[in-house]
Amino acid sequence: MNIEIVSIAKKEKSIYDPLYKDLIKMISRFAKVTDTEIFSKDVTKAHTISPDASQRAYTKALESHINSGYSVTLHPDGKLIDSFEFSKLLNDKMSIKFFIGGAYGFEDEFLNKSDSVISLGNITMSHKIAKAVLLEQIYRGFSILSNHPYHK
Ligand SMILES: C[S@@+](CC[C@H](N)C(=O)[O-])C[C@H]1O[C@@H](n2cnc3c(N)ncnc32)[C@H](O)[C@@H]1O
Repeated sequence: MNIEIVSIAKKEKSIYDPLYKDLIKMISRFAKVTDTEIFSKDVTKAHTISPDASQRAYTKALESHINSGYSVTLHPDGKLIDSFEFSKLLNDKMSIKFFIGGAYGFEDEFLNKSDSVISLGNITMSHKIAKAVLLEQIYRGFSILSNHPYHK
């Protein structure tokens, strides 16, 4: 199975990189994870204009990625799901893409194109923390599906 995480994020070193690396390695027995970070010139410019312009620029930057495979967009106001429901998203799929937004979140147009829009909890996290939580839930989800004791 192939999993791609596509984020609106600058390609720069982060203190979370070792955590991402460890979690991606743990997941590798179940699926190959690709971590794609996008921060186009349009996004940089839009951030100086307005939140709406920024959301539109995120849609433009991400829309070529949403056209193939099952798409799950992470959104604080999305459907609140527990780890068991999350594991079901991973079941019986060849490929799945997870989308993480930038500072201004997603516009409805992008959310409407997503197969699922989920919330990881009633708090707003930075995109970097959201990616760490997402990776841990992916590993937990596969552990649930395979009755691995990681999920007790
Ligand atoms: C700083 S947040 C954006 C906050 C923005 N005000 C909004 O309402 O979406 C950046 C990204 O992290 C992800 N994120 C943050 N908190 C989340 C949560 N509780 N559930 C799901 N995704 C979350 C989303 O993909 C979001 O677009």
